[in-house]
Amino acid sequence: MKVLKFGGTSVGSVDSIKTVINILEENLAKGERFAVVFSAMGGVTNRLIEIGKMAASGNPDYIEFLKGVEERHFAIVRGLIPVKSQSSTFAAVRGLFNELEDILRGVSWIKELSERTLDLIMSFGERLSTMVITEILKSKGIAAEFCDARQIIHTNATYGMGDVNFEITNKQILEYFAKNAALQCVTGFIASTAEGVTTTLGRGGSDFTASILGAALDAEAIEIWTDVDGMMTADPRKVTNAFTIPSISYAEAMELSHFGAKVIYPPSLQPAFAKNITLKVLNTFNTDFEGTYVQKAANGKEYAITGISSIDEIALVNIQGSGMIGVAGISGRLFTALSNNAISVILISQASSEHSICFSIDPKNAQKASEVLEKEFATEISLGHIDSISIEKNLSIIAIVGEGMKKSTGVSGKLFSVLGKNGINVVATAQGSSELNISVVIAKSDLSKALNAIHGVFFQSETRSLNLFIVGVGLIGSTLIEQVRNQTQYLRTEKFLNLNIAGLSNTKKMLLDIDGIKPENWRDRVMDEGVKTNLPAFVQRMIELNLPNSVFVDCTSDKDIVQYYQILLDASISVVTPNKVANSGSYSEYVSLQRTALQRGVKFLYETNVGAGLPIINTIQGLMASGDKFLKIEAILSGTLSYIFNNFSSENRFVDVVKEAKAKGFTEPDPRDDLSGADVGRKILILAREVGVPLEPEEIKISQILPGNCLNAPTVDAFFKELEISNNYFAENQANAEANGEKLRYIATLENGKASIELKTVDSSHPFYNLSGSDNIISFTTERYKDRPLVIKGPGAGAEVTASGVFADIMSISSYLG
Ligand SMILES: NC(=O)C1=CN([C@@H]2O[C@H](COP(=O)(O)OP(=O)(O)OC[C@H]3O[C@@H](n4cnc5c(N)ncnc54)[C@H](OP(=O)(O)O)[C@@H]3O)[C@@H](O)[C@H]2O)C=CC1
Ligand SMILES: N[C@@H](CC=O)C(=O)O
Ligand code: NA
Repeated sequence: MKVLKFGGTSVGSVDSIKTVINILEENLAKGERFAVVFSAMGGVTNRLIEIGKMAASGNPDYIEFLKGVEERHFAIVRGLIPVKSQSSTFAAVRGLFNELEDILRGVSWIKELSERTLDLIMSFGERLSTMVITEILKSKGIAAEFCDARQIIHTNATYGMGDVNFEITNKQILEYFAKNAALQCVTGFIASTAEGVTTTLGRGGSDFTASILGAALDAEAIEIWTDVDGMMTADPRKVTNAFTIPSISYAEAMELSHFGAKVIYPPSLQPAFAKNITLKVLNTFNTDFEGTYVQKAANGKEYAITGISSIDEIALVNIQGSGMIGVAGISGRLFTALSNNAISVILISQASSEHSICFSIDPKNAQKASEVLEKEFATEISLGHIDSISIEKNLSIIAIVGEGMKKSTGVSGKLFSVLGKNGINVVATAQGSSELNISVVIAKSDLSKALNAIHGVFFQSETRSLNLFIVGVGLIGSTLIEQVRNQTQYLRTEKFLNLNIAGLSNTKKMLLDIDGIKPENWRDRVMDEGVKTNLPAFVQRMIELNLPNSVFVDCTSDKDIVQYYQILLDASISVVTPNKVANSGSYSEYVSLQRTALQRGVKFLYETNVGAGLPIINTIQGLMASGDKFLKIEAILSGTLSYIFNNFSSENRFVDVVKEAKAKGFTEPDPRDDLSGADVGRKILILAREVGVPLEPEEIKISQILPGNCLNAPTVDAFFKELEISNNYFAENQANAEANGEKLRYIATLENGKASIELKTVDSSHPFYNLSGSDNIISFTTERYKDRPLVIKGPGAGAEVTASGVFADIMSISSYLG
């Protein structure tokens, strides 16, 4: 024996009822014995309540509304019963509506709608839907019978939520089913008192009916047919990656439902749980879906938690004072006072210091709670033993739920860590010793971000998203987007990572789209949908969106953009950049960015500031963290100059080689930044700071290789013209070096706290002699690498290697966020 229950949406239209009939026919074909419970057609119960209230308030429009409800039922009869058999069902529907009209007329006369009368009015919803569907089944030759649950389920006279008398009810159900072998179509939600007065079963009513029947009949299973794919890991309207839970325990279902998982209302299923009956939550509109199984013990757990739920709006009450420490009875009085005033408490937390107790309640009870407590503790407050009672609003609760967290370590660590990394402040927290639920109270404005971040971190094998906001889509930015495009599939399938480009900007246009800008068509979209660039607005919007796992990627060389780093890091948004400006400004600014990132638990990454994708900054940071001391750094840090001095010869003109370097993407947007030594200056300055030498930009000694006319040219084009003129100047230097079998190298040195950059000639015995292409070479002499320095060498400029360095920084944030 099974019990099936179909909810309001399942019986809400001709098409959905057709599907329901198919499901029933399939069950019959299998020869299964079962009973079926129906809710009222979707929306009908609420409509009946509204109609009742209208009648009671003397609003005659209720008659029209009632006609509408009647018409919905007629439409089902017309749509699903053959014409020749329709008349008796029409008559039966009409009969019920006549009865209902009489009741409503009475309500409108006496202008009063008691709970008892309302129960009677509501009962028509289930009576109508169940009667009509029974007739449809009969018209198809199925031996179905209408069963008015009021005959078998008895409650006390608490209207709106009758208390079931299980002793009588169970007996009546057994007797009834022993006598009636046909398929029983049972009205959900309704019952009656022993005297035959109609009552209803309260929240989750039709599920309760199914559960009562299932338990009484010792059903092997109860199937709850809804309009969604079972119970989900989180509310899919709030968490984009929420997915169906295949198996869940009764206890977990209870915990999740308390926090608003609306698919089923487990407390109403208690009778079935008590008898260990398996519950299946199925989808009428997706019969291929296998369902969520709710059982005493859930089957094999893949994740540490089973689901996440939340209450959007709560108020947190805090009561504290030195007079509470070690005094017995305070919490007893506190909660008794609340209970006497029907204020339900959602979460309680008290630290072992006993100095304060905080608890959360529905905000609509906040004022009352404050008054009640001020009265209860008036004496303690007047004596200063208890400080005044504070109430904080605009808060939400998130609860992670799962039997898997029992006695398993790291679950709460993971929860608090992901909240911290996303800059979400935890206002209060509670975990019961059942270890089934950890609840946190956070700002309401962080709710969506927190839910998505927590979901991402606990359901790892489901794809997580990193939200990228890229400013600067020139050479490096566009190459990065191309690399993201090429890696999308790999990252999804191998790393379960979705890199979501949520914002793009150049100097002209910007576009933000939380659903993502595809790397395949970003240019067209920015062009077509982008608005005029407004960087403050871009940053402001990023902060307002408050998306989890947000990363700001600055691929410009703009000096002014740096002012936003601090704001972004403060808003717990990580920053990744190849732009050297921020780290080569004042030392105090450099320190401040580092500190803010550390304090906020976010990342500020800039590996490509020196040597493009070569692992230079990471190597230094690793050595510093492990206690090594830097004695000397000697390096060629300009890919551009390397390329130039490797290719410039008596056969190649200097200006042409510079143009080649620019075309190959090695130079800064303005190549004079390279040739003037400014770029190398910034890099050695950054290296100095990384190894703990707090230099300011003006302390770097740069020997100039560019003649003044080139340096001062007003534009890049004008600069190239001046370079043509000065060709001989470079040719001479080069010829002299060549004649001596030497090479020109622009070498940066940091030693004894001093940094300098000089154009030097090196012979073949020097380690920097053999360089090719755009190679950088960095030699670190440290306490540990004293006799033989640590050397890093390789291409230190160019679009691909730089973009991939930026990409690697982004990936390291994704690992950090877990
Ligand atoms: N090339 C290399 O090998 C390396 C480069 N880098 C660094 O990478 C960064 C980018 O270099 P690269 O790609 O060559 O430069 P590009 O000049 O090719 O691109 C810069 C981009 O930034 C945009 N931009 C500039 N200012 C703003 C602003 N205020 N708001 C919005 N967008 C802006 C530009 O917009 P628009 O197109 O409208 O002008 C352009 O899209 C530089 O900081 C450079 O130092 C670091 C290591 C190696
Ligand atoms: N223009 C720079 C690019 C890397 O920072 C260089 O040439 O090294
Ligand atoms: Na690097």
